[in-house]
Amino acid sequence: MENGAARPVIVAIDGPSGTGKSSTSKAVAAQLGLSYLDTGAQYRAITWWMVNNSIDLDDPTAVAAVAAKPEIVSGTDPAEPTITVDGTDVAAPIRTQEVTSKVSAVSAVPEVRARITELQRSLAASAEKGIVVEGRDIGTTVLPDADLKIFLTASPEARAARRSGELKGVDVHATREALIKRDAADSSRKTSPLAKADDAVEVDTTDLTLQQVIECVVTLVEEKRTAK
Ligand SMILES: Nc1ncnc2c1ncn2[C@@H]1O[C@H](COP(=O)(O)OP(=O)(O)O)[C@@H](O)[C@H]1O
Ligand SMILES: Nc1ccn([C@@H]2O[C@H](COP(=O)(O)OP(=O)(O)O)[C@@H](O)[C@H]2O)c(=O)n1
Repeated sequence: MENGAARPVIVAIDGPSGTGKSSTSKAVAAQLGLSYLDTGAQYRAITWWMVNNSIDLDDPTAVAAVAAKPEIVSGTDPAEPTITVDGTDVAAPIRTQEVTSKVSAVSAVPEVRARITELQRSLAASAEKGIVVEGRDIGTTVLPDADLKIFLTASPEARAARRSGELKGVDVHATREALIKRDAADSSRKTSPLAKADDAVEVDTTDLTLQQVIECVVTLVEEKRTAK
């Protein structure tokens, strides 16, 4: 490599809910000194704003009309990822059941996706050392030229158990049904659905520990860097 200076590396990590995208991406970015972007948090943030402003989420035209209004800012340090809407820290309120149940409807609106995709590309382009970006359409649509694309999967049972482990007192069966419903909505929308890119490496995490998944992805990034 010229002057020994590493070119920025772009890693796209996609997959359904509860497959380990956030935990894996954050740890890989921290270990390799890269930036980190949780694109789900951005869709949750715009959904939170729409709920707060009483926008009719059953009306895609109403959602599209205000898609450009909220200012969404993501902090990309993996040690302390942040998300604000019009200057307000929304890291906690974007994780409520209400936002979780409504985010798929908002994120299916093309004007919302265009707006958020532009933010994502600009953050990726300005990451000096590179970035790990996680979501649903990063490898297929947002960053189709990423150096490495990973598609994480896991059985619905494993994903539901992981999610209900996080939300104390929440029933595993209800969690499983809710995440299957959200995956179906995300996979069937017209604009950039949840999908594995043809050139993505699929990793089934059902029987792997989080540490094993992190090591697997770190090894794949290092292989790509050496080959660059
Ligand atoms: N391979 C794994 N084995 C067990 N638990 C895991 C694994 N990967 C992630 N988890 C846990 O599952 C939960 C969901 O992971 P998360 O990274 O938020 O998934 P996603 O971003 O894909 O929705 C977290 O509590 C996380 O610690
Ligand atoms: N790149 C992305 C990321 C998330 N999303 C939407 O945002 C929602 C929340 O994403 P998330 O990553 O926070 O979801 P979890 O898997 O963490 O529960 C998803 O269900 C999708 O509707 C999207 O459409 N495209």
